[in-house]
Amino acid sequence: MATITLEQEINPWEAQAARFDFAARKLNLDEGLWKVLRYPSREIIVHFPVAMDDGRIEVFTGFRVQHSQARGPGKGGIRYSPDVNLDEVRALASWMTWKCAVVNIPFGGAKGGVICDPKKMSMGELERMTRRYTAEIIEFLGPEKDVPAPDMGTNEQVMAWIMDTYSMHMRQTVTSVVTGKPLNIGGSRGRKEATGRGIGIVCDEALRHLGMQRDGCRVIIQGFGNVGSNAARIMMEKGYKIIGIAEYDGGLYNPNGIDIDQLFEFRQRNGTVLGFRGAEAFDPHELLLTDCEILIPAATENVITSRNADRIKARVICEGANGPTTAVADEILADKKVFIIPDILANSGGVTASYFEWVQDRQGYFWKEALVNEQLESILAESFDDVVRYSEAHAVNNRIAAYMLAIDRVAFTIKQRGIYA
Ligand SMILES: NC(=O)C1=CN([C@@H]2O[C@H](COP(=O)(O)OP(=O)(O)OC[C@H]3O[C@@H](n4cnc5c(N)ncnc54)[C@H](O)[C@@H]3O)[C@@H](O)[C@H]2O)C=CC1
Ligand SMILES: O=C(O)CCC(=O)C(=O)O
Repeated sequence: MATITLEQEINPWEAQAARFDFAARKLNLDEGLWKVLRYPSREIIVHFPVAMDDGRIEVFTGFRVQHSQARGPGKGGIRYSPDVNLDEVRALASWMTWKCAVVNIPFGGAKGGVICDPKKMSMGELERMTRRYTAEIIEFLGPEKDVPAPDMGTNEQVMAWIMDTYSMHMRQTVTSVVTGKPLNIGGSRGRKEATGRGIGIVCDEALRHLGMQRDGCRVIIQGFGNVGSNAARIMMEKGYKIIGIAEYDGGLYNPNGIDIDQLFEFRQRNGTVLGFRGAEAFDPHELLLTDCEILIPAATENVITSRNADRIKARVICEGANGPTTAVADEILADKKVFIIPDILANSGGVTASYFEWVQDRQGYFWKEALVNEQLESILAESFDDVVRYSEAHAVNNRIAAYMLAIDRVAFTIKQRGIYA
């Protein structure tokens, strides 16, 4: 690989493109289809005013990028963060296309974001901002066009506001325009926990594949938000030992295992994991490099880079976050024979349950949680198997195998549909 700067290494769009180019080359992808799939099909940027609580008018910038709608409506979360930017949303939208294709659900890929700090905004400000952002991009949304969902900094309440704003403009309630909604307004049982549950499922599959034991298997998780906390809880119930939790403001370590239910309660009460008595305080950066069988980065991008990959001790990395590992780090980890469950497979439980939610909303018939979990397990176990078999058949690592499988499926659909207007 040509020498690149750290700035290029950690640009998520470059990271996505590097893997896409590699996989497309391996597939001998037709040059025209390569060009079609390399770039998003639509990029929307909006600047819109919001009345703040103190009477000021603030102007916010929002994005919605639709990478591909070849296999179905665009699908993907909305991120509220001070750092969100167009290249990040582009990468996240492309990853959604590949993710939906890996699990073979009928969606394309999209992602959105608003530059803001939700932790510093009141509920009223968040609601006004969400409603105005929705109104600005409304013609591009819809159950058959583009269906948002939660991501970092957004939650069920934000989805409820988006659904309500869209419905007001349509003059009727349209629940299937977003997923990850509260249960009583068209949400699905099991969606909130699904990304974490999916991580547990693919970790089980990885252990089976590698001939490793689940009981007592030591796990370290970065991020104790929706994905990380649910993965921790569900995996603890299965018999895994969660020995470390890294958050942005500090970490926790207990070689005998952390009681995740107690930590969950503590975090609810105190708004932080710091000060929890069931584990010792630990440097969160060092936790990523601490001895364990499975490391689950479930917070944000670029946490495993050329700067720390050679010091990772985990046997398995299961990517709960999108884009936690850079392309340069991939090469270092391959030399160390670390088994990576790539993001577009590892965290696909969320969008898979979103697919179930969209189906339920359109049918007006709501499933029991056991059915959601059973279908989730079946799709994820099969997708894990598809990726590992593809990797063995083509002598590539799991990430490139997942990209190849996905690109192949999307390219096939584009060819079938044709490209003439
Ligand atoms: N929510 C979902 O269903 C899905 C989320 N993802 C991805 O999973 C990741 C996490 O998303 P959510 O859990 O939904 O977000 P969240 O906002 O609920 O939680 C993120 C957590 O990570 C922590 N965090 C942020 N930066 C950190 C850092 N540098 N070091 C340690 N901790 C840090 C935050 O304090 C927060 O507790 C993101 O990459 C997201 O794109 C992927 C698939 C589905
Ligand atoms: O549930 C969804 O539709 C998308 C979740 C998401 O944003 C992701 O998988 O990264």
